[in-house]
Parts: sequence; structure tokens; C-alpha cells
Amino acid sequence: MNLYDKRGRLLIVFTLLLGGISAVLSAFISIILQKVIDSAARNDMDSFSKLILATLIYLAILGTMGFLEAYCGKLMIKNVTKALRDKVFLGVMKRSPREFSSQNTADYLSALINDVKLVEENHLIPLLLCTQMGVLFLTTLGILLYLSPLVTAVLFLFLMLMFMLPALLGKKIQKKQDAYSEKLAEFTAKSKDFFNGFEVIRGYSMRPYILKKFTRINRDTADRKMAADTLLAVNECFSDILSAVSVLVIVFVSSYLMMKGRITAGTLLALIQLSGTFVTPVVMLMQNIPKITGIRPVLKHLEAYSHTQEDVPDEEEPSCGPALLKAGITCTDVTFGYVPEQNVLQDISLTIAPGTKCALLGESGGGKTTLIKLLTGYYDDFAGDIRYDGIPIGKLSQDKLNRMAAVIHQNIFLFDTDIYNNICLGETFSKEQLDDAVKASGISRFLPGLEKGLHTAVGENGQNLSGGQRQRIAVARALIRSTPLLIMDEGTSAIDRQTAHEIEEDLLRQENLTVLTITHHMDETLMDCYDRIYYLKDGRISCTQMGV
Ligand SMILES: Nc1ncnc2c1ncn2[C@@H]1O[C@H](COP(=O)(O)OP(=O)(O)OP(=O)(O)O)[C@@H](O)[C@H]1O
Repeated sequence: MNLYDKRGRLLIVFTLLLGGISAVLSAFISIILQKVIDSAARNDMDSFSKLILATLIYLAILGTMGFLEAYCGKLMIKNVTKALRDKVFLGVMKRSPREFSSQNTADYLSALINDVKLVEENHLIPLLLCTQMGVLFLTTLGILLYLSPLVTAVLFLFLMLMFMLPALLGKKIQKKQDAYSEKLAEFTAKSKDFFNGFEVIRGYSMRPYILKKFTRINRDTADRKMAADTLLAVNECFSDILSAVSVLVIVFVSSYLMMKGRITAGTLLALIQLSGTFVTPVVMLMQNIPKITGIRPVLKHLEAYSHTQEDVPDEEEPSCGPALLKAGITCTDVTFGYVPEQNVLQDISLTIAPGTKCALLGESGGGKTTLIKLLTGYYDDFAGDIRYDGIPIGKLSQDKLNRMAAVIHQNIFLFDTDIYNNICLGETFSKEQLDDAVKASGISRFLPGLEKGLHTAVGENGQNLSGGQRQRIAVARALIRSTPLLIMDEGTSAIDRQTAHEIEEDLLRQENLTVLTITHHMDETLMDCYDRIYYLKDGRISCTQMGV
């Protein structure tokens, strides 16, 4: 996957350039060392004092370059990880409902948090390091050749050995990293499930059972990480041994050359110092190249979730203002199934005229929710025809559909913010619109009891509020937008009869509002408020016209 955009590429080139300059500068310390020792051996005070000045300038440049390189590196990591999280989040948000629900939400979380972290640790940081080390290696090689071709040849021999190892271990490390990333996603999914099920775990004394399950998945995850880390440790250990051996070999060979009078004491020290700077890059490259190649499966995983500008044209900004329902909604011969050859709905035809109140009854599993999903554009692979004001549903944008119909779901979702934000959902409304919605939805009935009024925090998923209060907030969301059709999908099932009755009655009283209530059992006292009652059985629909 493409991690860098145009600006990102420029930044990485600049950072790598700075890294290269820093590496070249740090290799030159050996030359300073050689000159200082040799001028001291010659008792050359003039060149010695010039060298002090040159060293001070050298240190100032080295420090500045080092800072700039570190700063740009961090900026690059920040930009890439931020862009990656943006792409993954947008990609997941743009999924169709079918695609979205095909994956556990914890997998999305894991991609967003764990995988992005892995990219930072096992791709970006090693990449910067490898480039710097590559330049350091080449510069050191140049200086070494200048000082002693023989010593360089000996070092090269060891180098060949050191480079063989990452090539051998690379593929294995890649496999282990992949297995770890997979387990980490499972670990996140399970932990999320356990936290979500806190009430059930507590209520059914499941703690020992859950603890056992958690311990097992925690251990498996840690084991997978350990398996990857063990291979990395083997890699690191071999490279450390080879590094120590090559430094010792240099010490012996160059000492021998000095004894033979072929090099000066300054060159000897410079060679020993260089052997360190020559081996370090090789060790670093050995340790980091497998990490970079091992990240490929994680990048593939992230790519599968990511949205790129080229994918799909970006959504238009939501249009403002209420939509109108003039001719109503018609369904003609609609047939749909989740699985081929197993239709949940069969030849459904119905009409919902503007301002009418309709009820859709049926046994559990009869297809009521499925029909609502088709009416609100959730699935589009149905046979038959659904029209809003004569326009086929497929021709309406999701935004337009959202402005025409709002659903009060069985489980109301509230964001972890206050009541006001849960009604407005990021849009701006006038005080009058807000007051009207608060009154019509019945929120005004419980508002005086809340110290902070509309700015009362609802808690995670609305846990600070009662079921009825949550329902009323969901109703207010639709009313404030003057959404012409309001669909209650068992919207009152989670609350007591009295509250359910009150909410339903409040809605049925709204003259211009078109209401479709989905329920198992009709509230007998409200029966007369409905214009039509549809009944869904075995995927087929029948209709009773009221007041005829
Ligand atoms: N996402 C899905 N994938 C596969 N089958 C599904 C899916 N959603 C629902 N079904 C199946 O479709 C059938 C109708 O389900 P639906 O939720 O529409 O019924 P319902 O009438 O709303 O039920 P209830 O009153 O219990 O909520 C059921 O057999 C159900 O198992």
C-alpha cells in the first residue's frame, strides 16, 4: 500500500537526506581522531590548535544536522500514521452495511491501533534507520579504503557472512509477525466482547469462566509475540557475535600492520574506531531489514480497510433543510433474501401515504426489520420496486433518503457526549427548532430533573439515562430535522408499557408526520389512531384499512 502522499514523499526524501548527511559527518570523526593523534605524535602545536577549532565547527554542524534529522523523522512518522488512521477510518466508514457487518468491529479497532503501531515500529523507524546506516556504511567504507585496503578486504569477508542471515530468517520472521498480528486482532475482539458483556458476566457469576478464557487468549497472544521476538533475538544475537568478532579481527590485523611500520598510530586508532562504525550499520541493517519485509502482511491488512481518494468519489456534504414527502412511498412486488434461494420477503406491495399512520405487525423473525432496511436503502439487491414520491429508491442519494426517513431502532445508540449533541449530531439548529423538538419528543418531561439540562452527559452508550429517555432523544433527532417519515422498529420494546404508550401517542398526534410502527403486539388503545395495519407472515404481507 502507498504510505506516502506527494508531500510525504518530499518529507521522507528530505529526512533521508539529512540522515545521510548526519551519517557522513559521524563517520568523519575517525579522520579527526587520526589527525589529532598524528599531530600529537609529531608535537605539531599549530595543526593541533587548528584541529580544535575544526572539531568545534564539526560538532556544531553534527548537532544541528542530528536535531533536524530527528525532528523531520518524527514529523514524517506523525504524518504517515495520522494519514494511515484517516484512510482506515474513512475506508471502514464508507463500507456498505453488508460489508461493515461482515467483520467484527474489534478487527477495525485493531487495524486502527495495533497495526498502525506495528507500521510505525517495524516499518517507518527501521526504514529511517536503515537509510542512515546504509549511508554510514558507504562513507565508512570509503574512508577505510583510503586508510587501508587490506583491512577493508578482511572486513568485507565478515560482511558477507553477516548479510546471509537476514536473508535466511526474513521469511520466517514475516510469517511469525503475520501470525502475531492475527492473534492481536482476536485478542482485541475478545476483550471488547468481555467488556461489553460486563453486566451478563456479573449477573451470571461468569467471572471465573471469563477469566479462564481471557488468560488463554492473553497467553496465546503473548506466545505468538514471543515466537516472532525469538527469531528476532536469534537474528540480533548472531549479528552481535559477528560484530564483536569483526572488531577484534580489525584490532589484530591493524596492530600487526603498525608493528610492521605500514601504518601510523593515528591510522591504527582511526581503523579501530572505524571498525565500530563499519560494523554497527551492518548489524542495524541485519536487525531491521527483516522487520521491514515482515510488515508486508500488516500493510495488506490495512490496505483492505483503507479508503484512497481513487476508490470512490467522496460523499457530498449533507444538504441542509427538511425534505418533503408529497406522494408517499410505494413498494411493488419486493422480494429479498439474505441467502440465495431463501427469501425473507416475498412479493411485498404496500403504500404509505404522506401524513398517514401505519403499523407493521408480525411474528418474530417474520421480516419486519428487513423490510425497514430495504425502505431506508440499507440493502439494494432486492427484486421489485421501491419509490419515494415516484422516484426509484436507487436514484436517491443516501443523504436524501436519510432526510426522508428516520428509524428509531430497537437498540438506541447514543454517543458518549451530552443530550444536546446527541440530538443535533453535529448540525446547527435554531433555538426554536430545538425547543420544538424537545417538547414534541417528550424530552421536556424529564429535563427539569437534570441539573445540566440538555448539556447533561449521557454516558457510554447512554447508560446514565433510562430506556424511555434514550427513546425520546432518538425521536428528537428525527423531529428536529423535520424528517417526514418516522419508523419505530420495536422502538418502545425496551421500556415499560406506560412510557411506550406515551411516546407512541405523542408521535401519532403529530399531524404532518408519517409514522410506520413495527411491533409484535398492537397497543389496543391506540389502534384507532392508525390508518393502515399491515401484517407480515412467512414473508408475505396483508393489509387492513382502518376506519373504513
Ligand atoms: N444480516 C442477516 N443475515 C442473514 N439473515 C438475517 C440477517 N438479518 C436477519 N436475518 C434473518 O431474516 C429473517 C427476518 O429477520 P428480521 O430481523 O427482519 O425479522 P423481524 O420480523 O424484524 O424479527 P423481530 O421481530 O424478532 O425483530 C430471520 O430469519 C433472520 O434470521
